[in-house]
Amino acid sequence: MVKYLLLIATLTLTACQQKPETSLYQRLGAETGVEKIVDGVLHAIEHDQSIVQHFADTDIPRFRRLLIEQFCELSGGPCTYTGVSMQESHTGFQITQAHFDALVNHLITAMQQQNVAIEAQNEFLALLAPMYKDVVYR
Ligand code: HEM
Repeated sequence: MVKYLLLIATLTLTACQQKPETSLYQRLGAETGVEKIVDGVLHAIEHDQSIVQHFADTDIPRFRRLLIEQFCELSGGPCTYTGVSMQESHTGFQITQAHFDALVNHLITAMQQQNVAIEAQNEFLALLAPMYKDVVYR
């Protein structure tokens, strides 16, 4: 009986090891990974003449902190987003689909630079996609 129980315990443990439940946050690289992804996006925005003008009056350290909070919370990390809604923060900026695509492309590049797996990249992009309607043509 003891042998039987030990066998079940071993099989269960082996099964757990084979299929780890890793959160999207972990797969983005957790705290350091999310920070590096956001820094990659900010760096790219700074060098992108098609969108940089939108951020002329933005408090960049605050924007960075809020993006980190938002990406962390969205991906299941231990953070709480403390910024305003996407609709409120983007209204009046005349953001077009081309601007949105540019920012998303910077995000993809930043995730690739951090060696985020393609499945995790797609999962994260799918979480951001519904924000399109709150950001563009507002
Ligand atoms: C899915 C795409 C996007 C996400 C997740 C996102 C996220 C955010 C967040 C979290 C904030 C801070 C909100 C706050 O101030 O409380 C913000 C602000 C801002 N976003 Fe976005 N954003 C997106 C797309 C864009 C695009 C495409 C542009 C323009 C090219 C843009 C321009 C801005 C600007 C200018 C601000 C700062 C507004 C201010 O200075 O008060 N965003 N965004």
